[in-house]
Amino acid sequence: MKLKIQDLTKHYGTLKALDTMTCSFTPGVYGVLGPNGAGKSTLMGLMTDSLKREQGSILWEDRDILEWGKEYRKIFGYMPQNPGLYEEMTALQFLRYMADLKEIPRRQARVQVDSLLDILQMHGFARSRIRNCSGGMRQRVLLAQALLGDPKLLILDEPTAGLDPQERIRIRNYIASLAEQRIVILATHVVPDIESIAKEILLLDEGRLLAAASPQWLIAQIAGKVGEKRCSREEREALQLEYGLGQIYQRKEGQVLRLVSDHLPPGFSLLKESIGLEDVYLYYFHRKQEEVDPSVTRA
Ligand SMILES: Nc1ncnc2c1ncn2[C@@H]1O[C@H](COP(=O)(O)OP(=O)(O)OP(=O)(O)O)[C@@H](O)[C@H]1O
Repeated sequence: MKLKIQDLTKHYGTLKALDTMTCSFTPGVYGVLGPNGAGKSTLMGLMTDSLKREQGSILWEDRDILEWGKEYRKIFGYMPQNPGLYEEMTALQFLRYMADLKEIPRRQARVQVDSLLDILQMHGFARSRIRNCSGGMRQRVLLAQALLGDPKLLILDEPTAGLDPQERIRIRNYIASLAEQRIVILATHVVPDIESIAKEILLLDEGRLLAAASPQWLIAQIAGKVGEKRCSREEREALQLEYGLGQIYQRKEGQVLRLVSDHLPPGFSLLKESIGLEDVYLYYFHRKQEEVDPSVTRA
């Protein structure tokens, strides 16, 4: 099972939303991480052929998805961000309708829908009209429709948006379990959604792929760049202005400021343990430095 993207580029007018992106995927969870406007949804739109491609190729099992044509639609499941849902349908009607569109035989569809209602705990609202469903319920309906047909490739755009913490953890664990035999590509700007489940993280900013590597590798590259210091509010604010967004933590000794930088200011003690993907995110997306150190961009 292999998906390969080569030199993928997309413009909206003069804006380059995706810039010669090249990467490949095998079974497992891939987290596409980047701030708002990074190009995550554009990438997903191109991978699902719901956006028109202008340059580059997307190969499923070494054959372009455009050549796979209709057959490709049976290979992937797509959970888009903010799609138009059929508001007057019930969740159950919607799933049956989507199963029909995917040409899943009726009996098989009934079994699959029942099982998804169980797994995603949707029985309580399956017969409610979608317009009356909460944000979290809608997300589950969307995830369920993406899973219909047991696709080998799952493309999920912000799957946990609008979910409460408990639902978020449950869905995250479920997604991790799905990835044993599938390629799951999950776009988010919520780091904890992917930190523990992704085998690889793709860091995307302004349409450019800054890095593609395992969370462990990315974390190892910023060792020596993360430090903490107890400081007054004034000092903290001045440092944040100078060094970009820093996080505040409550420690035994009081509030500390944590910074991620190639050149930490004096008085900061370097952290060796407890560095995480959130620090990686800050390093790439919230520093004041001009460029990311080139040695940390590729595994
Ligand atoms: N239909 C469109 N027309 C014009 N510009 C667009 C269109 N869709 C996206 N863009 C622009 O392309 C860039 C990438 O957008 P995209 O939605 O792919 O980013 P994203 O990483 O998914 O952002 P978010 O996290 O906010 O969903 C942004 O600058 C966005 O404003």
